[in-house]
Amino acid sequence: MASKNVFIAVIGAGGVGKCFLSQLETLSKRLSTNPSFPKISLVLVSRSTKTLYSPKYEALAFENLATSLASASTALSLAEVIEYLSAAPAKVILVDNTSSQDVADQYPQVLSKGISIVTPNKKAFSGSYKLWQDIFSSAASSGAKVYHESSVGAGLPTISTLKELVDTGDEVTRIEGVFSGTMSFLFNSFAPTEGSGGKWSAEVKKAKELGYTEPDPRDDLNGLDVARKLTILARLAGLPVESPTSFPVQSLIPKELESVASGDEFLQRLPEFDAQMEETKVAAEKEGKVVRFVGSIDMGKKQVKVGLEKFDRSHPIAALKGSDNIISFYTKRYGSNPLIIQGAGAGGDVTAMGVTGDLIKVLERS
Ligand SMILES: NC(=O)C1=CN([C@@H]2O[C@H](COP(=O)(O)OP(=O)(O)OC[C@H]3O[C@@H](n4cnc5c(N)ncnc54)[C@H](OP(=O)(O)O)[C@@H]3O)[C@@H](O)[C@H]2O)C=CC1
Ligand SMILES: N[C@@H](CC=O)C(=O)O
Ligand code: NA
Repeated sequence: MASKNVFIAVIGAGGVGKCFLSQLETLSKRLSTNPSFPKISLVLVSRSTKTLYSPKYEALAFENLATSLASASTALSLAEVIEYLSAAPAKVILVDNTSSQDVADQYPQVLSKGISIVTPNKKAFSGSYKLWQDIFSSAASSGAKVYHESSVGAGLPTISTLKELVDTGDEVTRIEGVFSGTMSFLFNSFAPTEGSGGKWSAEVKKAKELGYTEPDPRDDLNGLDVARKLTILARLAGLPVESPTSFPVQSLIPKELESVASGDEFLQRLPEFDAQMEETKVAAEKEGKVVRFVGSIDMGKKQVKVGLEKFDRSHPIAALKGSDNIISFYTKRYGSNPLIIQGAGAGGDVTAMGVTGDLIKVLERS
């Protein structure tokens, strides 16, 4: 195949975005010698307040990209970015590495212009059911592709596995497990199966420093991040869940901190409430168990739920390590032994891997 050109635009250069750009640099070198792939050119990188882009669609250099972005004097609005990409003289793939709802809301418009999207951002796929339908109908009419593997289980092959189960005619009956890298890390270190564990607030701070949490860690602790992931999986499995707030979700935010103004203030005040989580942990210990934050989808009962549960210390969920997720798919084909996916469910590199893998899928189909 003759080498065509495909332009790549990257919105968001934080924890995941930076790792993605580094993987993109390696990929671009590797693909430059492979004639079955198009030539890829990075033409735009943006953060919330800065945009580095090439008005004439010439490839940006990967060397010193972070410095060039930091010193960029331009900040294109989202509408201007879309206009720029729509006018490109070749196919475009937009990589959304933000957690922005505003960016997610534009996906139907972006896709309708033939621009493909790859993203770890959960907001588009777990927003209103109408947005979900608009995204996939826009992609179907324009032929643009949309992939979001890292929106559930980071780089773990969660979405691709579920899609393949469904597309090959299997029937999913139940999905359950640990869906949050942050919650997994927190409970594995705060309430370990052996030893006493750290203070809740100190572990939350560590999870943020390790890049596991959402930009605002309250989005993890209020259960909404897990609810978003279950909404995505339920919809893919055939349950048209209206929104991540349309089923029971347990929040771990202390009542007294529900209305604090910022994530930073929340983290600063969280140590005042360590005793509350300690109580929950001790109650489980009295039964010889540990607490973990889990979720489940029961397709038959059309029920989704998210919250704390107690587990025997020998249970696979209790024995997880680090930021590991464990996701069990119960299906007609697999019977009573579920198909299980387990491994790191958060972190820049493993999340970026899912995004880069999606990008490769789009390139293979370009
Ligand atoms: N971290 C993880 O382990 C995982 C993350 N994800 C998802 O990946 C995405 C990115 O997460 P992460 O990298 O950790 O988050 P960060 O907060 O580290 O980075 C977010 C980036 O997006 C930029 N940004 C935010 N809003 C806009 C906007 N409107 N226009 C342009 N840029 C914007 C920020 O700009 P600025 O730098 O100026 O603040 C920042 O560069 C999220 O959707 C998250 O849910 C998914 C799985 C795992
Ligand atoms: N904050 C999320 C990041 C991945 O989706 C998590 O901890 O799982
Ligand atoms: Na995944």
